[in-house]
Amino acid sequence: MSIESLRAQIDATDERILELLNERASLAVAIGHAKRAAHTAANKEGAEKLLRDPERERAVLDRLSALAKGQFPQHAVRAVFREVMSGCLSLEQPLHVAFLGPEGTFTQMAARYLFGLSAQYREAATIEGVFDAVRTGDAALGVVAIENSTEGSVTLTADLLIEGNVVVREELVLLIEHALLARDSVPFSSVQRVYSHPQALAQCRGWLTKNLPGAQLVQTASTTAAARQALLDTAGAAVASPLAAELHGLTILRERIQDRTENATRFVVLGKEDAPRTGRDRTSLAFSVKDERGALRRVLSAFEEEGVNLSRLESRPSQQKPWDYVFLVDLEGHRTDDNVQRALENLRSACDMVKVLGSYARRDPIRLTSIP
Ligand SMILES: O=C(O)C(=O)C[C@]1(C(=O)O)C=C[C@@H](O)C=C1
Repeated sequence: MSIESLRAQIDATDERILELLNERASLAVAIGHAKRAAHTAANKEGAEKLLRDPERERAVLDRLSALAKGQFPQHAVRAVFREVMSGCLSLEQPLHVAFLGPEGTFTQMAARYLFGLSAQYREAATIEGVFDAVRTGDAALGVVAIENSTEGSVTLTADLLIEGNVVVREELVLLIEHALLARDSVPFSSVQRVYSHPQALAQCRGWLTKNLPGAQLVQTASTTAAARQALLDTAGAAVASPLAAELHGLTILRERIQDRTENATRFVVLGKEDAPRTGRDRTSLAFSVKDERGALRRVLSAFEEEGVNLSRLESRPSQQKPWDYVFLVDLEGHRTDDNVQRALENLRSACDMVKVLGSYARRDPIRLTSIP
């Protein structure tokens, strides 16, 4: 069959796909009306309910990924239907998402992976700015990093979660690969300065010491800022995502330079409400113990007695008074689970403060292979 004839068949097939997309969009709009009516009936006043349903979106993507046994690549099914649903949701209700900028950061990539290109993004210069946007309603959701597998917690995110009335709605764990990027004309041997965010430099400290011992390490506000600096410096290079090379027109001098192969950053989606129970959940919690002997042991016993597994426990200065500490905990389970509720009740007797920061579905780490 000739190319022209095959292309004619592709054109006809594309038109059928377009018809089906329009049919799907009409159904989504109808669902949007139905959800609004149901919410209005249930809540006579209050802010408009967020119509996005992440659990439904994930069920759609999981079902279609499982069905994708044909010619079309399975990884592309998710990307295609991510955008189909992003577009359908935009017809129901604009979705405003704040993220820690600037453009090209892993946080922006995490946001685009979750919400697609039809969401309306608000770039914030600081983590506080993301929290403020959600708190004021300027954005329905926000995306910030909460911890890295090499560097530990992003302490400001933790502090702001403890302080504010914003909760964790979702999580996304990205496997972060760092590369060494430079302008086209810069050979590896002439690199004298390496630019990047302190966390990225720390995650590649061993490699940099071994491979560029004489280079000056220059801290920047973000890996995107580092890429921009590398573009201006004929003896400079940036530690950033390989995907940033594509964004900024840089050359990859070395790939996978992070010290730990499984270097991952956990991002959280911030919102006014946390997630419904799915049966595979995580709950983030903050508490401060009374200044009594054995108080912390009583707290840990409260979880153990109810069979609640803790996946993270760390202490933070309380920001209230010197030498006063808050504990941050991630536990397996939803705050509405009976055993979690009993554990929370029991630990309250040993605590001055207990604050649930959100219950949300646990997600396995993913590796982005292209810019969402
Ligand atoms: O099923 C819904 O609740 C819809 O609004 C439809 C739809 C979709 O396109 O499949 C769109 C947005 C939601 O976040 C979830 C799914």
